[in-house]
Amino acid sequence: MYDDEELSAIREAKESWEAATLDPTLDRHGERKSRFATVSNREVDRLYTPEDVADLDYDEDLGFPGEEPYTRGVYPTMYRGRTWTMRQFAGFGTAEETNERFRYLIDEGQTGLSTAFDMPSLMGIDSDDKMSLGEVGKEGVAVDTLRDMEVLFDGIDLAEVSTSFTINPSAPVIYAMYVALADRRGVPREELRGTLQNDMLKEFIAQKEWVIPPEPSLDLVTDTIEFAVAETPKFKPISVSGYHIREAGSTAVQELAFTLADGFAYVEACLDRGLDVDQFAPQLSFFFNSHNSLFEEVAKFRAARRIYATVMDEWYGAEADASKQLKFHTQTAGQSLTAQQPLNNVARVTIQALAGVLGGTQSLHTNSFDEALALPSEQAVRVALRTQQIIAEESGAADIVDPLGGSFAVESLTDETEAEAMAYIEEIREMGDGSVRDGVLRGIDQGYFHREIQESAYEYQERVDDGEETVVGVNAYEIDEDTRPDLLKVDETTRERQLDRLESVKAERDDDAVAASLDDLRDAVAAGENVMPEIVTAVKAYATMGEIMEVFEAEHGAYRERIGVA
Ligand SMILES: C[C@H](C(=O)O)C(=O)SCCNC(=O)CCNC(=O)[C@H](O)C(C)(C)COP(=O)(O)OP(=O)(O)OC[C@H]1O[C@@H](n2cnc3c(N)ncnc32)[C@H](O)[C@@H]1OP(=O)(O)O
Repeated sequence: MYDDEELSAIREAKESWEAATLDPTLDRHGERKSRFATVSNREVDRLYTPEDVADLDYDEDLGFPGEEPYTRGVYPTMYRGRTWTMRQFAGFGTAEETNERFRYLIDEGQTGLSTAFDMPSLMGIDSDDKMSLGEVGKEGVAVDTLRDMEVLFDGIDLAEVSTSFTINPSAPVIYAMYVALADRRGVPREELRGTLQNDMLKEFIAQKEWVIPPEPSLDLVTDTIEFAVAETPKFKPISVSGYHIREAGSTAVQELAFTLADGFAYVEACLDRGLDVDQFAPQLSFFFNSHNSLFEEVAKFRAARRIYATVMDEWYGAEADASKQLKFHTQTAGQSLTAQQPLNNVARVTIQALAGVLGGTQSLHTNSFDEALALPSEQAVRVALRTQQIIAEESGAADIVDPLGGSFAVESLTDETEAEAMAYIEEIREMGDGSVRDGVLRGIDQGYFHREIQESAYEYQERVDDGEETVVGVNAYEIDEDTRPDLLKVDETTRERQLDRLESVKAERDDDAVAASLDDLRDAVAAGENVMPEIVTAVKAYATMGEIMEVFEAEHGAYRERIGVA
């Protein structure tokens, strides 16, 4: 953006500034540390100047919001047109309690819903399974059958509100239940809006919740995408997630690179299926973490959009604008919250949420300050939501599109992040047969991702232990405290109430219809057909989550990870 003459003038001026102004100050006072780095241990410079962005081409690298390469945002007006979706992740107990929390959040001004499921539902087992003991309704809502979904969305208009479902191995079943619920209520499938997390690759990489092995899992994800394209065009069948990769201890660059690699693996799986890129790509969505280093995070989000637009165009031949726009949800970093002095978390969350907004997120969850201690209390959830409302309506951050665009520091960090993430993606591609899909699957099999993340997590902890990384209230500014906030307690009768409902559903349903639907599903699985229509039929007959997931496990076997801990 500067010509050679201007750049050399700036270089000379900087040299004189260093000699005349900076050096005497350094001699007198020095600096607080010999090295300044982000939470990902990326060293940052004292000062950035046009020299650091000398290679930046405004048209090619930045452009305008709503235009390629979307570095400055996917919409031309961004939050001046509509603020991001405020989408607090919620769920606990039975469907009744979660329905009540959903309505509370809507009343408080939340603009989208986001469902947290309990561990049995996440793992595709029923509440009456002995493996579910102690877990029913604990970390999220318990869903065994369509009946639970009917209660969960009681009084909520499916055509009005967009709902996210954080669920992975058993995602096709929850998706089928949502479609079945819409059918029952007479809501056209085309009207359904929402997002299924359904990102199995990151499960094998980081979160480690799976049922069947990676390849058939990827096939199942592809089934849901194919079904969504045909049946629910406004619904996002996948939220390719870096959040859990980061929470497992990766750096910002690893989070970005592994997430995009997973995204490209799904693109390739859909292309292999014979789908047209411009048909399915607009329905893909992403999900990132937002951590403490404000500028690093903003750079990550901006680099994500630029890489995605370029790769979708150049590698996969995408033509439609919507196929090249990376749209993402952001959640503030749970891992950064401290149990010590929990109110300090409000400040952390504010900075992280601001990074998401300055980075152009489409949807945001702000963590509650008590989340290092328990599921969020109502008061803590309200403060978290109010934090978003304050950023949206008081801070002015929503009034200027890409306000950090053009900052020498942020542009330079964006470039660095992009280059390093692309190098990772190329490395992953080379690990396989030349496709990202194969590289990711081999990387999982060989423990590559696990090792990379583990190393970063270890290094971070070392820095905290050495005091190089300050964690306020933990390794600095500690206090003696014996007060604890009021924590949410999950009602101990949850399991009993859930088992009663499951038992009554089983007593009332037509067992022959259930058996027939499960047989049809088994046949579809064995024939390698898209299984979504059969799952929809099975959930309508009130087949349970566990009964349906067993069909897949019987066919493909349960996955066991081969890697160990170094
Ligand atoms: C950690 C935890 C765990 O594991 O336990 C988790 O994972 S929790 C994970 C929780 N995950 C989530 O909550 C995922 C949430 N994801 C999403 O909501 C989606 O996938 C998303 C990222 C694409 C965001 O979708 P969204 O509907 O909220 O937002 P959009 O940006 O699509 O906006 C909604 C509508 O408004 C329009 N719109 C928005 N802004 C503008 C603007 N400035 N000008 C014109 N139109 C605009 C859009 O085009 C769209 O319309 P139209 O619809 O007509 O196009």
